[in-house]
Amino acid sequence: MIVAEQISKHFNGIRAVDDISFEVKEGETLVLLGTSGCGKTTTLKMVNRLIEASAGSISINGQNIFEQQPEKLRRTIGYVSQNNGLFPHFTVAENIAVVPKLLGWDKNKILERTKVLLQQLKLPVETFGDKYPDELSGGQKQRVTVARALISDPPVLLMDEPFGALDPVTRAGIRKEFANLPELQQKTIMLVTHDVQEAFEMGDQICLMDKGKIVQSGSAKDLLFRPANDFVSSFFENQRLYLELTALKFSDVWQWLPQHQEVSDQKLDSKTSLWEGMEQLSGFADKALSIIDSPTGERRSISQQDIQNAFNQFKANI
Ligand SMILES: Nc1ncnc2c1ncn2[C@@H]1O[C@H](COP(=O)(O)OP(=O)(O)OP(=O)(O)O)[C@@H](O)[C@H]1O
Repeated sequence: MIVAEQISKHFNGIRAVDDISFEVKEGETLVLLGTSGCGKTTTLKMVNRLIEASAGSISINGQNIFEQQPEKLRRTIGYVSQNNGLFPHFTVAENIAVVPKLLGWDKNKILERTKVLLQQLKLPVETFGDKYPDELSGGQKQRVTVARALISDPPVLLMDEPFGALDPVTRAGIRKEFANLPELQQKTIMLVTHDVQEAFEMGDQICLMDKGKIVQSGSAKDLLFRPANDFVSSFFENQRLYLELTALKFSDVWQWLPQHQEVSDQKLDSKTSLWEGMEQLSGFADKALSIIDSPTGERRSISQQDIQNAFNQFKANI
């Protein structure tokens, strides 16, 4: 668990980060979201002390980070930087082995762990282990950077625009893979992005920042449906409908789904987003979809029109 209380960073009188507080629970992902220059990277780098805070306190799992040696602290925190930071003259395997070597692991242990991680990241060590960063695509380089950050199994992972350099299609694909990566499931993660979709897909908690402050912190649904002020609502205006339909699950609108019980061939869990339901039904005005509520086993059979009606009812009842 990461707890930051009233942290600030001033650069020559400029308040890059201005008295912010946040908490990331164990196993959760907190996303710092906001436009360029609002203080996201500075905030992230204060957590592993690549930047020293001007004021405030930060603890990780109850330990004050300012009482630890920065180098030692950083060995317990995985870090994926904006520009991958791979050593160009090291192979993939050598790049991944940097931290374990510092930690004094034996060769076999490093190799075994490298194999497991690269396999999970779809870069089999037999094919990719001896390649140099120059021989990899942008997406492959980012995967190696993630493998390097995860090799020593740190409880905390900091990621700064990890997919920033990739084209939108590769980016969306890699993001989905990462979200399902077994290695990431138990980690406490902080992720910086200016991409709203990315923030909503990956964040349990999203901190929307502006001019060094956190304007609002909460779930995607909180930010969309209970904005703290005009800045928050206007931030999402361009893609609002898409974001709302992806943020809302069938379980959120269950009470407004008609109680038809017919069984359709196509079944979805109630934790699926309305958007995915719409996609499955797109182009089939008469088709129905069965939605199953996993905790209760209840079932609803719905059409595209039913989804729209339930969405409108939800909005009318906020
Ligand atoms: N080393 C530094 N010296 C002086 N000013 C800095 C330094 N690092 C950052 N800043 C300033 O602090 C502010 C916040 O920068 P920061 O990099 O944290 O923003 P950001 O939200 O991560 O932006 P981006 O999305 O462009 O990376 C900016 O105004 C920036 O110019």
